[in-house]
This record gives sequence, structure tokens and C-alpha cells, in this order.
Amino acid sequence: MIEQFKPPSIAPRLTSFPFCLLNTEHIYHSPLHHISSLSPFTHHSTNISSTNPNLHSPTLLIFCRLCSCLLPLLLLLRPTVAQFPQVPCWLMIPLAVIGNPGLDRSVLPENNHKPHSLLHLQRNQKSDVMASKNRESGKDTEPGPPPPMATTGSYKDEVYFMTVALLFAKKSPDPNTKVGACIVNQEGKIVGIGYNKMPNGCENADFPWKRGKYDDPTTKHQYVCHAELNAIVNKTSVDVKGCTIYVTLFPCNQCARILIQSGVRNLVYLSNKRKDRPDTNVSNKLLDTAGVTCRQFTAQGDVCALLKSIDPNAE
Ligand SMILES: Nc1nc(=O)n([C@H]2C[C@H](O)[C@@H](COP(=O)(O)O)O2)cc1CO
Repeated sequence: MIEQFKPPSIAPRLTSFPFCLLNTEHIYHSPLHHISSLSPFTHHSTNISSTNPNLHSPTLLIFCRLCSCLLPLLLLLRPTVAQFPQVPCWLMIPLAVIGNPGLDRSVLPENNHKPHSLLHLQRNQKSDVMASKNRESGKDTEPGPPPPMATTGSYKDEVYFMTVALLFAKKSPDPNTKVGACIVNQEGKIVGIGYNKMPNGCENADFPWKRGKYDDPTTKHQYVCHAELNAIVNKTSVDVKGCTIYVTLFPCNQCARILIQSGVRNLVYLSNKRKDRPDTNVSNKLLDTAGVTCRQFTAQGDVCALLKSIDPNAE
């Protein structure tokens, strides 16, 4: 199909494109860096290079090519544009494609404000630099509640990723065991999230949630899709080869097989409460033989501190 490029009509549609992409199931469509750029209902990202194949539409490709033609002009304009926070967001897309030497992409905005302009991003970055200077000088070890931005970047990335897994575990309808999983690619971007639930289209209320023997069809075990499986099928990238999965419970042998087959290389788990069960031994044997590195997450304290820093009243 040949479609004429119409800048005025595409602009409003793209206004929200770089910063908020959601599908109908509220699963994000753009790789994320940190929990702070993620909420259950809106997902912000300054990275427009979504790996979702659905976004690689001809329209987008044509648009990107046109943007690259405008590149020299935009390079000239960039310092000027950054002075005006109200500059339309669609103009920011080519700027984001070009990249801004003043911005470190590994330091994405880590507060609740929407990064609606480059100026805003630069402000955030300045705060990050301040926070990191404070850390280096040991100031953030002083007692007392931190100022809103002081915790920015205070935690290892894995703390954010396990926190994401824990947050999504909360969405599980399983009344007994809620499990969350978060898959992260080699660039440190989240490319898949899942939690245990009944298969799509199968109403949670229509199926049993009781525990029991694994082969008993009156128990949940025959029906429920595990968090790891959902994280993989929800992936926003072409594949999850070389990725790391953060999961709140050590995988069963079935999930271990799925992880191995899909190319996940590292596993970080929170709980291994079933370590004495035979199927856990099978998981261990499979993962070990296939060369998937497994380690237990030990920074629970940091997860609690991170959550508390988001909302001091959080439990
Ligand atoms: N790694 C895992 N991922 C998961 O999503 N699950 C899910 C399947 C069930 O919904 C629940 C375990 O049930 P229970 O027998 O502990 O109440 O957790 C379980 C495991 C461990 O096998």
C-alpha cells in the first residue's frame, strides 16, 4: 500500500509516541530502563527504537528516513530548541533519533514528571549528577528522609528489575502464590514482564485456584500460566536471546525448559522455597547443563528502601 506522508496529521499521533506506549492489555511496547519510568498504566520512555516488530511499520520507516534528511537542519536548530520547553513533542522525535550529546541515555528521567522536553530531561540529568556527587561524598548516608531526587541512581539496576518483578507479581490472581518475572536484555532494557495467571481468554473465576496434586484437574496447576512463560510470550523484542530473567520464585522444570529454549542466559531469583522438591532438582540440572547462570537475589533490603523512597508510607 502506498501512503502519502502527511506531517500535520501524523504529528498529533506521534505526540505521545516516544513517551507512552501501551497496548490494550497495559503491557508496554517500548523497552524500559527503570521502575521509575514505569507505572502499571503508563510507561514512559525516551527511547523510540522500540523492538516491537509491530511498530516497524512502513509509515514509521518513511518518517524516520525523512527525519534523517532533516538531520543537518535539526543539528543547527538543536541548541535553540532546547531553550523552549513547549516545543512540540513530534519535533523531539528526530532530535531523539539524532541523539543529544548533552544527555546520557543511561540516565533516564527518574521521577514522576513526564519528560515532555529536552530542557526537562537536562534538568533531570543535572539532578542525577548532583545525586551522584552527593553519593560520592557520602552525604546520602546521613540519617533523615532523602529529598525527592536524592535516591536517584542509588540502587543497582538489578534492584529496579527485581522490584518490577515483585510489583507485577502483585497483579497475579493466584490467592496463594503470586509470582512475577521481568526479562532484561543485554542493554539493560526491560523486554518482557509476566505474572502467573490463567491463559488469555480463560476467566480467572471460571477455573480452580486451589492447590493440590499437580495432575489433579480440579487444582490450578493444570491451567495456570507461570510468570516466566508470560514474560516470554509478552516480550517486546524479537527474541530474548542472551537476556537475564528476574523472577520472584525459582522456576519449575517446565519453565526452566522454556527459558533455555528461548535463549535466556542468566537467571536471578528471589525465593527458592521449593528447593527440596524433585522438580526443582530437575530445573537445576537443566539450567546448569544448558549453561544458564543462576543466582539468588540478596538485596531485598534495597528493594524495600527503593519502594519506601517512592512512597514513604509504603509497607
Ligand atoms: N516459577 C514459578 N512461577 C510461577 O508462576 N508459579 C506459579 C504457578 C502457581 O500459580 C503458583 C504456585 O502454586 P502453589 O502451589 O505454590 O500455591 O505459582 C510457580 C513457580 C514455581 O514452580
